[in-house]
Amino acid sequence: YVRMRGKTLPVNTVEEMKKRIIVEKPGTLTSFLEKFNEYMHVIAGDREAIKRIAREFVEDKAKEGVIYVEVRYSPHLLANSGVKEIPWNQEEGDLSPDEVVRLVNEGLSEGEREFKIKARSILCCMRHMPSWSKDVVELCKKYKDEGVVAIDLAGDESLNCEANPEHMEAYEEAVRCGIHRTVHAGEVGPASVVKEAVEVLKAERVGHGYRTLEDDDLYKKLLAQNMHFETCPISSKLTGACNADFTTHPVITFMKDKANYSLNTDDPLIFNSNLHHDYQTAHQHMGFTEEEFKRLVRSNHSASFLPSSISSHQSLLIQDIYCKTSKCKLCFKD
Ligand SMILES: O=c1[nH]cnc2c1ncn2[C@@H]1O[C@H](CO)[C@@H](O)[C@H]1O
Repeated sequence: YVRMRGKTLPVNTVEEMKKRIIVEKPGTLTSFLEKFNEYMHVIAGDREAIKRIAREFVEDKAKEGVIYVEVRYSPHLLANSGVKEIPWNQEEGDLSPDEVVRLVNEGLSEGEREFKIKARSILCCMRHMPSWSKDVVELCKKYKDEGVVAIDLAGDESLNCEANPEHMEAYEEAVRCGIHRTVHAGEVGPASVVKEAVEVLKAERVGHGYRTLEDDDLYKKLLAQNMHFETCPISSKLTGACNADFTTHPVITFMKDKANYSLNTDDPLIFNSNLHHDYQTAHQHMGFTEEEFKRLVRSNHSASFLPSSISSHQSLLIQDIYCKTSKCKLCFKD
């Protein structure tokens, strides 16, 4: 397949590829993000692959027991035309970011029908590519009723800390048009990035947000505001965002303070992980009780970016293993 597309990979088997991609030991956010260079040039620009990955993503989540998921990606990083600076050294082709979004929407919808769960998407602006952000918010507007629920700002916070004016303009437009907003902030960057995300970009959720805890005033304010933190325990260990010792993890503080947060995977491929692993880690190493999991399920439900009329009935981010082991009464799955 790789050869058929005129692309090359440095290996010949899936196993060898996994070895190159999977992060096993704690590293840095930058080294994690560099893993995308290993394979994105093969997928980007390939209509069939993009749609298939979206569909199979829903399959994987359904198998994990998830019944509602919000998945995020950068449409520009999968395109090879209509992008200023075509990514991954691709030759120019004819797949635009707009068509990428349509393909992902189709793949997710097929997956929804086939696997009987709900999947929505969040489109990412990239910190190092401010010139893409206007397109991203326009795509969020265009596909608002076809599965796209929010805008995000992703990328390497350790290199690009302060939001560029173009990101700010995109987020202003999102506010104006009623597009939901989340921002990766305080993962490896300081608490000031979180403050900017909330106060300037008007984020309704914070991606990761661990380093919020370094600014006590900000943390108290966000607790009072019921700000949602999208935490990712396994990711935070392997990107070096948090200490590898889970018993001192910021999520434990969120739990003790009854903060509004969720447990998420971030990148199951590169971390060779899944949601079970994050929940299990919380249970085994962070002292999570059944009560706390139940509280999480309820708060995740209202933090979802679905319209409230839908979210109050059908959207529970909940995990099978947890339901089975605890006979969870909250699980609406039929
Ligand atoms: O944990 C993260 N922090 C910052 N950026 C990330 C993280 N995970 C992924 N991406 C970036 O967001 C894009 C969409 O997933 C990816 O292409 C990657 O560059």
